[in-house]
Amino acid sequence: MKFSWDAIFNTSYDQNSVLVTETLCYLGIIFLSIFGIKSLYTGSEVYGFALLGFGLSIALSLAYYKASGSDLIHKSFLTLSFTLLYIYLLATGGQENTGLLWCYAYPLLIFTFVGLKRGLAYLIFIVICSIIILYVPDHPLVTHSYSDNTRSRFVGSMFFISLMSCLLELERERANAGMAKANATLEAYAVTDELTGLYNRRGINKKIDYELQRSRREGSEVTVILCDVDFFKQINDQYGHDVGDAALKLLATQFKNSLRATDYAGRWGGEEFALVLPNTPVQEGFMLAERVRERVAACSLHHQDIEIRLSISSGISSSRYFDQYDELIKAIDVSLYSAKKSGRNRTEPQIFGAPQLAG
Ligand SMILES: Nc1nc2c(ncn2[C@@H]2O[C@H](COP(=O)(O)OP(=O)(O)OP(=O)(O)O)[C@@H](O)[C@H]2O)c(=O)[nH]1
Repeated sequence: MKFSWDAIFNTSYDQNSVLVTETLCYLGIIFLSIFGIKSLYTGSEVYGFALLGFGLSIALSLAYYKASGSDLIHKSFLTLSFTLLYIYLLATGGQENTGLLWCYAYPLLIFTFVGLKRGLAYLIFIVICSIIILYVPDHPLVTHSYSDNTRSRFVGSMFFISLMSCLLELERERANAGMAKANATLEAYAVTDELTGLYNRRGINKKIDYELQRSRREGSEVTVILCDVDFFKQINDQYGHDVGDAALKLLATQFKNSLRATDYAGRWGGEEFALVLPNTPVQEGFMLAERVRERVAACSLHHQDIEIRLSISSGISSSRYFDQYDELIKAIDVSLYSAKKSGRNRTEPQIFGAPQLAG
């Protein structure tokens, strides 16, 4: 990923995490190389080669990630490298006793790489290692001894930084989870019709677009039905807008109950609805449209002891005959208009060149 300020401010959480890890890797490689080479020149060969070795392991991990894209292995390897580097710096004291200073970066790095839960596990492990290194006398792997004062101050300050890093990571994860939830809610609002709970025009259009693309790619057939309520204006005028709204809700329930889990229903606008049937030949779709029509004709809405009957007229076509969005919708509109003109409460297919389906 190329570095740019735009990339930092306009990327998702996941992309940002990749960017941050990558930046930390480059910084780690640069710092370890500089201090490694400096140590070689000042006579601390072992220390110098050790730092260059850690720098190389980070570079290899980054190269592996670039080649394979495996984030998990890359971050696990980085965590292991930084954990070993921490232990090495603490055990040897680093050059001129400066090793301890770099240990303070560990909690922040570890939470950045592996998140809160795994980060905490690593921190507990590193605390145990630190206690062994600092307090077990004459440990064979420990080449540096610290004064009592340094030990207790290091443990205290390290505890403070770990706690702060942990709380920051907790807040960061909470904020991310909250943001993801808010985004999901907003996305759902953006495609949902408030009155009926079905997809709105934007939502159902997205589904039609997606299913048309899929049908072209896979050679499958998607059937689309547009249903318009008959004489709906009369219901509004006679019984009021609220009753009209109740009728629309009742219709939405009938549509939902008639469809398979893989089908979609949406409010196309006003008293018009769209039904999208993926992987469905138009002949089957026609049968479903007729079943829906009969179901609507059989149900009724009750208002102050009055039984209000509803009916719908529908147009139908499929990707088999029109595989472009505009053409498909235009054809279905023509057939819906024809269903209205032919007396309403009927389904009119619009599949030029195919045998007529309507009786
Ligand atoms: N209650 C209610 N009415 C709506 C809503 N959206 C659109 N309408 C009404 O739906 C009616 C549609 O009327 P028309 O387009 O004349 O159609 P129609 O009366 O159903 O006649 P045909 O379609 O020709 O059978 C209008 O009165 C709109 O005000 C809504 O959300 N709620």
